[in-house]
Amino acid sequence: MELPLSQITTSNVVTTIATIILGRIIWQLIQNLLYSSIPSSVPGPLIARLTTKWITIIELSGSRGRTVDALHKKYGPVVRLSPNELSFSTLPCIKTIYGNGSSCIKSSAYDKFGRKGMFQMADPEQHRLRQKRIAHIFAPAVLQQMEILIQNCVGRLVGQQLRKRSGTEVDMLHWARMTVLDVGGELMLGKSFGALDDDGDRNDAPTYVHHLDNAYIAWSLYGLSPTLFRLFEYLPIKSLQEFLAAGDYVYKYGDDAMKQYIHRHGRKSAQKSLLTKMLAGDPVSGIEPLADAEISTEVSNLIFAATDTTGNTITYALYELACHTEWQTRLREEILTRRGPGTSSEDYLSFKSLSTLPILNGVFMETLRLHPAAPSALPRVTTGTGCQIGELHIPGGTLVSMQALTLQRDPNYFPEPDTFKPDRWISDDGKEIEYGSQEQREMMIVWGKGTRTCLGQHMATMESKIALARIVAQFEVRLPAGNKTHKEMEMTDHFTLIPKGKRCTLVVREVEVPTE
Ligand code: HEM
Repeated sequence: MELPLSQITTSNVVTTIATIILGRIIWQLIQNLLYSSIPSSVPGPLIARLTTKWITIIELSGSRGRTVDALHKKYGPVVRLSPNELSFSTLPCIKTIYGNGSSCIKSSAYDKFGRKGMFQMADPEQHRLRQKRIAHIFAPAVLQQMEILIQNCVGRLVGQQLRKRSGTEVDMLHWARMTVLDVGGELMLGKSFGALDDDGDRNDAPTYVHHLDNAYIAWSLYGLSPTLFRLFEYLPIKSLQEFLAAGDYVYKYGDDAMKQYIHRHGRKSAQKSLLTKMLAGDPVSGIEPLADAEISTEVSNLIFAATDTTGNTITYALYELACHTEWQTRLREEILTRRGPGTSSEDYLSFKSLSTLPILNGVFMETLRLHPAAPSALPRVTTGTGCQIGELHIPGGTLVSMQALTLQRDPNYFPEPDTFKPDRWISDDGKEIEYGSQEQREMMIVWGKGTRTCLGQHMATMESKIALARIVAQFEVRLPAGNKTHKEMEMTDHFTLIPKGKRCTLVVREVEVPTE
């Protein structure tokens, strides 16, 4: 029956559209409930059976890690997170999902993280070929040559920035990030951002960091609704356009810096930087360099991968040492006893020397355990007809993941899981550096696992241990009065770990180091 034209009112039109939208939503919810390919026996909250949106909203709020951890505590080792997504928490599943030869591949969730480079690639063969062209720049021998750059940056942090602030409250998160950023600039782009310099004639850090921070948020929003946010780009609001283009700025900065570098030094030079190595390839192993555009993408992605991860790790370690001053004292003593007649600071603070210190290693490992830089899901998708994960056959195309926040606080492997206990990783005689049971090590997925393991693991370890040792050797790090620092350091996650208050207030005071 046709409605006479005179009876078509605005309210009729609105009601009809609203009914259609509501009908579609209800239809979708029913479909999800009835036709999910995930076995119905898998427990989880009812809303997870109905829609993918609730976990997306939780993710955007920065509480995915904590929420999924609570769900595992309530429902057990397998939890449904959406009609098509599961989270697992037992040791054998790590190998199935992430181990070498796993049929699970990175999910499309990684596509939202900027331009497609090695980190984002899902196809195993495409990833293998790219990794082969990049991995040589992180070889231990190459990193050893780069140590001087890291030592210089940390030297500027302690010698210039912290010393002049001795006795005052400092935002340690800021200074750790600035240090890591300057290291990243020197290593990846062949020039420092100048973030730690007092007398530098340029300091690119504030603008770069501002865009770096915004890029993460903007990418998450694009991930939520790509079409909508692409439409927003056309709105004539300058601040909105700038915000949405934050990622482009970061890549353009990297691109320009690389061009300037080639202009200054050429493609083959004796300059100390990972960029030099990337531009030259590895002739000894017959590895050709990537094309310039690919190098530019990769180096910018590496700065993304390095900055918050390593900066947060250093910050959380210092925070834990401020909370557990007995460990701080023990660590200082351990470092300073390495000094001796005829030992220069270059010797006892060198990474070679620091890597043999059990307490430093215990503090570092325990920080990684409690405050993993990527605390929540490392998402994967099952391929083909699916695979067996634990007791369940999981059909192809299902999102599956595990999270460090749950695995690394499992009381079956780590008694008193929420307590900072570096001695878990220190042998009774203090001599064994790689201490901890095989199972404890397997439960640590802080660096990821298998073929997608963190490529920067050794660089991050070197940077963190040097920074921690040099700060603790020279400064006492204390909590200020009140509990504001505890509140600031509550953990949120937006893939990477972010302290809730986005700062870490600590009092630093230069200690009198007795002469040898
Ligand atoms: C404490 C510091 C760091 C932590 C905890 C960390 C953690 C991780 C984790 C968990 C992954 C795996 C992601 C996944 O499987 O989904 C990863 C991948 C990666 N990380 Fe790190 N990272 C750190 C620092 C760095 C640094 C300093 C660099 C380089 C300069 C770096 C470069 C990479 C790259 C290139 C990948 C991708 C590897 C691939 O897909 O083949 N990371 N990292």
